[in-house]
Amino acid sequence: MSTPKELPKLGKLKAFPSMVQIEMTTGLVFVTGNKNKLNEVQAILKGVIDVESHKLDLPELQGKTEEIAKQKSKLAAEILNGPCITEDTALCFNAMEGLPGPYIKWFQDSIGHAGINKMLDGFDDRSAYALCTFGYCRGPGHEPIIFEGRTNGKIVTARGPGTFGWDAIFQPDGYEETYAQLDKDVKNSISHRGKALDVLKKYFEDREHQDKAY
Ligand SMILES: O=c1[nH]c(=O)c2ncn([C@@H]3O[C@H](COP(=O)(O)OP(=O)(O)OP(=O)(O)O)[C@@H](O)[C@H]3O)c2[nH]1
Ligand SMILES: [Mg+2]
Repeated sequence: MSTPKELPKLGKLKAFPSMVQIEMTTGLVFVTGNKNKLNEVQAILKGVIDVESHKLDLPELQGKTEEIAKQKSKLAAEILNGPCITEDTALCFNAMEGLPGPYIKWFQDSIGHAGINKMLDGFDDRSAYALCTFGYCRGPGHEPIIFEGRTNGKIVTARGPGTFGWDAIFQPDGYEETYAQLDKDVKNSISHRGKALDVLKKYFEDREHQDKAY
């Protein structure tokens, strides 16, 4: 992996290989069955943290996004028998008190862009937010840590490539384009995923600094 400036020298690393140093040296394992997510996570963390992927379609609990994300990373860490991150994405409609939320995948797969748009036709409010929740679990028996990012916007008629989920029908606030029409770098700089990864990066940087203090 590329070496972040904060990393201790290799000699110190070898002598005191703390958990953070090991993870930062070998990279983070991201467990996901979704290639588009992986591409974005790798692009956003490029040059900061190396991300390896492990393709697993994990069963997901029903409940709040935070509970789903925690359970997902806990289960993944048990299966891998080691540290990893997982991610859960929700698309929440304000007119529907946050639904479909974490269940958007099933709506997207069954009724598609047009059907999702139709769901809001009976409401005046088409505002929505994309919510991304990463779960990081150090290994079996450890309590996962959660990192969240949210981007507000609205649901519109599909515009742009239909390559990633509901990107074509989500128009973030402050932009005339949908996520799908935006340049990838622009999407990553304002997206729910980019914001959640900012918090995750900060957590690892802080742990790295704390570690160096000992
Ligand atoms: O247009 C999009 N822009 C995004 O930025 C985005 N992020 C996720 N999604 C979709 O929303 C559902 C989440 O479900 P989800 O979090 O369970 O993901 P998943 O099952 O595909 O993968 P994973 O759970 O193995 O990581 C799935 O349909 C994803 O394709 C997105 N669609
Ligand atoms: Mg999933």
